[in-house]
Amino acid sequence: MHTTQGKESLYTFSWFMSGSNSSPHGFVSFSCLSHSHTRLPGPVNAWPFGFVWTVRAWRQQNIWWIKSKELFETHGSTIGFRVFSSYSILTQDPECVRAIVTGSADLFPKGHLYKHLGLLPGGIFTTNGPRWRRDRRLLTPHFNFSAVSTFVPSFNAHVEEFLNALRQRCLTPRGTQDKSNDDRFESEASQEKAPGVVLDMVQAFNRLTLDIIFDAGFGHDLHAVRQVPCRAAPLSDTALPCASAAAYKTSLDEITGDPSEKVEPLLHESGDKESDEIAEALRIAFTEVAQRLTDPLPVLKYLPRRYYRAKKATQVFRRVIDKAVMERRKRGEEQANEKEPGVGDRQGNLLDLMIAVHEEGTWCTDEMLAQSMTFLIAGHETTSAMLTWTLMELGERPDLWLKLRAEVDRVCGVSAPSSPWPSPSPRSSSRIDASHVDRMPFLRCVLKESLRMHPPVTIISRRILKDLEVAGYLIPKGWHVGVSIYTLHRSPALWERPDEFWPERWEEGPGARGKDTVRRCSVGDGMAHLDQKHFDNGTVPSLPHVPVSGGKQGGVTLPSFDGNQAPPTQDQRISEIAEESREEAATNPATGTSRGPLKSPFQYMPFSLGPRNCIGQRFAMTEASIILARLVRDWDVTLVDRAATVQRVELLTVRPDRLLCKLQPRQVYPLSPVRCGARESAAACSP
Ligand code: HEM
Repeated sequence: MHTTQGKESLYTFSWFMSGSNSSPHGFVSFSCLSHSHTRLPGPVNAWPFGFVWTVRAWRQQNIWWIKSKELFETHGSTIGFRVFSSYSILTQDPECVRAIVTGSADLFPKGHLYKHLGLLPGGIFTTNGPRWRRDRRLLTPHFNFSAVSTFVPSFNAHVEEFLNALRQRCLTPRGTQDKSNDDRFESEASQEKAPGVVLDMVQAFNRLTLDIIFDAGFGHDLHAVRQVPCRAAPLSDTALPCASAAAYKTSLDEITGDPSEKVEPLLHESGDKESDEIAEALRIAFTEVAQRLTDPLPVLKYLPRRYYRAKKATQVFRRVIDKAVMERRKRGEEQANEKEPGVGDRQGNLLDLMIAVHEEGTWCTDEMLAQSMTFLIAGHETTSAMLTWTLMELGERPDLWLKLRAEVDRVCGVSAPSSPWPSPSPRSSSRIDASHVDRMPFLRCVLKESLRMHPPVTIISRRILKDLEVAGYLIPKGWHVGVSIYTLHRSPALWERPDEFWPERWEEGPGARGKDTVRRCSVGDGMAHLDQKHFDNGTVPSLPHVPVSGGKQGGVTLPSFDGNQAPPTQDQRISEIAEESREEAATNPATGTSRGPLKSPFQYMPFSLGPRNCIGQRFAMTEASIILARLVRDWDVTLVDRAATVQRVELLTVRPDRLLCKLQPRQVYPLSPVRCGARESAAACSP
């Protein structure tokens, strides 16, 4: 075995992979490079900054994703590098991933940089140790199956609002948006119908998911989708039933370049006045946090311009959350005699929990604020990025779009409206509920494949607190280990046709479907099951010093803990993930092999794996499934931007810079009026 043992350096370098060995004084030490890491292959580390300077440049040029692939091709699946005077490794080796994610969260905590990343300290994303375990236990029940299914009506309501606003734009001749809705639809027959609208789906999904997370978190409707900028599509181009490379005949300039076509909001009725302000504050927060990822020195965040912008954004969050808390308390008083909300109750949203925990004295006001900001930031841009990437891929593949539509029609039912223009009023049949989602395996495959090709979170990092043997090297404790999710998901050694969008790779054998589809809907959550199961049935290890007690508090049931339960062992964790992966690896009809797409349970981790995996993955998958299914069922979508021209934006998440699409109410319905079966629908739904 090679060794990389050495003296720990003194300085916390603030790049994502680093920041471990902070000196109490924060001095930069150039002196103590006694690590002999050179035996671990890796890039050249230019003095004094080391590799971070190169990474910074690559990120600025937006080529990090290409270069990171090259790095692994050149040096192997685990590379070592220096960042200032600290050492880190970056890996795409499933065995290394296994060692990290199956280890205890205490042995592989998040590094100091995570703290430095947060605009406010104390959120669950950044904390470690007992505090993180306490908060994870408190929050987990809000993201289990039953809790997430209580959000389904809200997902439907918000997507309905978005689609109705789209329909209104399609039915409204230009310049008549000030008419009341009723007038507009009464005189629908006499109006010139716009062929569709063109909008940037990055913005549309961003605002939609913001509305959803805000509602889920605070029970407050921002109506941010109403403000999505869009413009009517040119009349000359009405006959594009679905996105297709062949049908693509409208150039970007034709649609976007007409100066007489004013960009307008989806609906003139404004949303909540705060929505724009919050969207802007979130944008600032994202940009600031992303900048901190590559700051050569942590103190740069105190540069006056940056500092005050970040402070202003934090103040917006603080004000909004304070207001939500006040409103909630007032509502609570008014409802004092009515049924009390509880966990799993739609009214028992995160805010209720936070207020309860705050009143109990466990979270101070700043902690409550930090948790809220964490959910706002972690909970909408990620899902929005997933949806945008998915639409981009489907837009390039009409065959997949139709296959998916056929599945949605079959499972959710579709009745062709008497006119090609669906009624603007919500149809009760239009709702898609959790049981529909469970019965749409191809939809799940599409989302999983999208998360494989375009994981919104591309790297995670852990500090190692015990020596770790990786790929024949001994990595000393104190180093940082980064997992490159993006390259792991694209590794030719692990995936067949890694750069191809191929949802069928996830299809299961005929016997594999059934009641476990609900569970399998949670993508990549091998370890999550273990932890979630333990949380759900109360067998998670407890912390003696957790002050939170079980029972009702402020209308919310706080989880109670049994301090005698043993934590899951590493073997248990491994076998859980392996079991999950075995299920995934059931006979794969697409490949004809019995191996399925996964060679290792640790090669697919869009939501990370292990105890610190994404707490919101069920929420995100259910939300995305409903949004996508409704869009596919009721709308024809044509890409205006082509996938090849879309630029990646690497901030905290990775998303397309923009995705202009043309949306039209669906034109072609299945021949069978109510339901169309899986096979016939593919043909019947074809244009
Ligand atoms: C497609 C959507 C999403 C993706 C790809 C995603 C991905 C991830 C990943 C990779 C992590 C681990 C980060 C790390 O270890 O550095 C994470 C953690 C986390 N995510 Fe998500 N996420 C998504 C949606 C959500 C949603 C909707 C929420 C909340 C409603 C959420 C809340 C969180 C939180 C609180 C953590 C920290 C958990 C902990 O440390 O215990 N995420 N997510």
